[in-house]
Amino acid sequence: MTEQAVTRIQVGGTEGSDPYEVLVGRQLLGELPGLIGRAQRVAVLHPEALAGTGEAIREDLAAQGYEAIAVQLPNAEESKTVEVAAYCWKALGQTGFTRTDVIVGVGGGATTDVAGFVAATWLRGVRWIALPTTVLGMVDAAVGGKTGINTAEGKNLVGAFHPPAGVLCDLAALDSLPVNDYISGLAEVIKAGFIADPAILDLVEADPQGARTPAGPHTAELIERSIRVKAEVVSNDLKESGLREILNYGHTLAHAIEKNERYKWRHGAAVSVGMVFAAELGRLAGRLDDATADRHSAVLESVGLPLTYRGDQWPKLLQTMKVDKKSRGNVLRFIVLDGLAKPTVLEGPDPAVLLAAYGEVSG
Ligand SMILES: NC(=O)c1ccc[n+]([C@@H]2O[C@H](COP(=O)([O-])OP(=O)(O)OC[C@H]3O[C@@H](n4cnc5c(N)ncnc54)[C@H](O)[C@@H]3O)[C@@H](O)[C@H]2O)c1
Ligand SMILES: O=C(O)C(=O)C[C@@H](O)[C@H](O)[C@H](O)COP(=O)(O)O
Ligand SMILES: [Zn+2]
Repeated sequence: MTEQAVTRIQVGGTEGSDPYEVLVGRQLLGELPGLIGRAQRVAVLHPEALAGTGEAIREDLAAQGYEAIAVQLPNAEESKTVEVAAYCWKALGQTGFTRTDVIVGVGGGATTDVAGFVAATWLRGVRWIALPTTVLGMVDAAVGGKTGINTAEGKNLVGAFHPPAGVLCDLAALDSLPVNDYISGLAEVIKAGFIADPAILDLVEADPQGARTPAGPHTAELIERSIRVKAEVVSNDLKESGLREILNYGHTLAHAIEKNERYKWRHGAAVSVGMVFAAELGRLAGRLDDATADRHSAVLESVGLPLTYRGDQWPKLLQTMKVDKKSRGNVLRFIVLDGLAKPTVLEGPDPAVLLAAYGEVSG
């Protein structure tokens, strides 16, 4: 029997944080005890959709002598609330969770964002491990230590930088992912292509149908390349004092759309529209060439991601964008491209230019 290949990508070790590894492969659960280490108690946080997986992991850990509990969260964005975080804190308190105990977040980006946030806040910080089960979780959310929840005012407005102790990306998990959720994750893959690694765009453009399925010929390469982009950035700027902002490409408008849709749109779908907007903004600001700007719509559409949003919503979206985390006082700031893989910041664009860029999105 041939041994399955496992790719190991190093992250961090800067700004006082411990370095950790992102593993990509199959059948990675055997790595979990090594990451859990000397903890006595383990809480496995999982979404409703992965109740069976969460319970199986709990049973496995219990059989190895850990006091393991499974904590079920709502699916998707409904889990990113202070009420759900409080429910988790209660479960930890009732289990007698101490500073040497460990949280395992198994699920998509929403689940790992909450699991990381609960880990960051419980006893002012306990260790946690991410087991991402979506494309988006593997290539983006589980890596880099941004954890958080939403508030009524907007997306991810409360959170902490709290890197995981390790990330296990088991590609087999993607087989059960609904196709819309799979495609949503491709938005962050394509984002990594535009901001840093154009080979990603070449791979998607060469076979858009293959990119839409876990059985595609380049699935592992697309995921690994995207993780390397994220790992490189967060290893150099964990707390977003500068460089890390490039990972927010397309997100200023995306987060406003998500709030406007009461979080019923998937994050990746909103990021897709947000990147079309950011590309047009870059073009109108005289930074980005036409060919690269047009490439955005073409590649995003080729995998089935949306390009447009409702024209009449602009005033509300603009209002929401003012509390984007990249804003400074009254100055709105956007990530745009100076060219392919040349991300930069555009500060305080003229409101007329913003509206004109939104014209590309609203048709
Ligand atoms: N922290 C970060 O750096 C970061 C980066 C990017 C995105 N995010 C966040 O990630 C979230 C989006 O994550 P997502 O796209 O993974 O969506 P998600 O976590 O909402 O998951 C989508 C749906 O798929 C289900 N699911 C997850 N894995 C499954 C599987 N293997 N099989 C079947 N169903 C499965 C979930 O229960 C949910 O219903 C957003 O909240 C976004 O803000 C965070
Ligand atoms: O890791 C980052 O930094 C990112 O910006 C990655 C984004 O894809 C992600 O959606 C992140 O959660 C957005 O962060 P926020 O600070 O704008 O809430
Ligand atoms: Zn994102």
